[in-house]
Amino acid sequence: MFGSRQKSREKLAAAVRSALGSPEWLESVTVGDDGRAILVIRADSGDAAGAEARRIEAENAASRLAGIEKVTTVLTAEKAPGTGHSHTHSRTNPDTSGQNGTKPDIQMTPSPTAGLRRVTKGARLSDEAMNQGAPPPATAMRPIPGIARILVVASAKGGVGKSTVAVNLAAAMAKAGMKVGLLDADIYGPSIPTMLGTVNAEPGTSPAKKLIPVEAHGMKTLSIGYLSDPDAPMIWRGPIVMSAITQLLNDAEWGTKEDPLDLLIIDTPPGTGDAQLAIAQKVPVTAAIIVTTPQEVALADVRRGAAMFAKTHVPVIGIAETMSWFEDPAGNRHYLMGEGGGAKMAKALGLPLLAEIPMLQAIREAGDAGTPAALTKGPAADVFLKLARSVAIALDELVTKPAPEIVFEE
Ligand SMILES: Nc1ncnc2c1ncn2[C@@H]1O[C@H](COP(=O)(O)OP(=O)(O)OP(=O)(O)O)[C@@H](O)[C@H]1O
Repeated sequence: MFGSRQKSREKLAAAVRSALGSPEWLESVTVGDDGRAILVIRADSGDAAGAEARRIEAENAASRLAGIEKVTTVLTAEKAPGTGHSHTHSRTNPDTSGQNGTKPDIQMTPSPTAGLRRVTKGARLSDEAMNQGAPPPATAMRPIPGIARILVVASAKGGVGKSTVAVNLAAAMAKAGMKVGLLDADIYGPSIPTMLGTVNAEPGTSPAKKLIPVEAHGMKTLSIGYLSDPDAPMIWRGPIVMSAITQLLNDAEWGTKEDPLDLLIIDTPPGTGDAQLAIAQKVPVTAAIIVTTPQEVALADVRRGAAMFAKTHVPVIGIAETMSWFEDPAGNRHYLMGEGGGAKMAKALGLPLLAEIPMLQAIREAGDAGTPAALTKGPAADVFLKLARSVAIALDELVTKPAPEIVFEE
């Protein structure tokens, strides 16, 4: 069933490519189950009119094909000579789509990595430096109707347990009675469907042609995996990620104006590259938490993550340390990845340490089995419930007091 849908998506993508005459500037075509096509087009950044002509030509040709319901184009610019970096534009076909019925304009975004500076130990970024080239604060962005607050779960490195924290935090909040959504934006390996036991689930489409999130364990969930073909290699650059995430955020029935989600948790891809920066810049994120393991090498990365959020004015409400220790049957703790690193980093950055999550077989097993440990009974559930409480309090406090200021010094 899944295979035949995949085949028909591939066929449609090939049809789009050939309708356009397979030009070398067409970098990739992806078509979703519901007939949404994402076209990645290379264009000369110095020739806006030419780029626009390519976009119109591509959108028109694609949208004429039977089976294509909606077209989103992403313009990636060739390297501007001498600049050392490229520019990107992205746009959704105004005829068929648009956030909340509006028509987004072409956006020109400087290469997200161009302005990033490395934060070294003891360095302190001045406000002026922080604000150089920074976008307006995320809180000033237009909120998404149907979603009261958005929390980003980030990690500067892969494999530290970020998705496990995101899933269990969401599950603990849902268990506590909150209306929670979970968006899996981890492009390098969307693992949330496995952790929720929804690998074979597919989001439906409402009469208004919006995605209906998959319900699992009392949460509404969507995964970036649903928009991409797992077998077709795709270059996930910042703008492509943004197109997909924008669709998952705005073209989905998360909640209504009258009955919104209390919180949408986004599991972001690991790292602090352009994809992550694009999310922090373009999504109206309420706050972020950074997940880390205790070892020194991971902590250096936390600084980078904190610096990225500070630059984009997303308040970081705290650090969640995971794989903090292993407890043997006799009750002795073994700090396999170092001891107290998360607390040290939290102190250095002036952020709360929201949780120290031990290495527990139950956490790994529950993740593999598709039922989050937070929904079971025992120490694993307790630790995530505590984390959920701390996060809920920190989010509430954001309304009444300013976010903690991040200072990069030891
Ligand atoms: N506290 C924990 N105790 C035991 N196992 C854990 C714990 N946290 C995570 N794991 C296990 O470690 C593995 C990696 O976790 P997870 O997928 O959450 O990491 P990630 O940072 O999201 O990875 P990626 O970078 O691939 O997205 C999983 O098998 C998960 O079950």
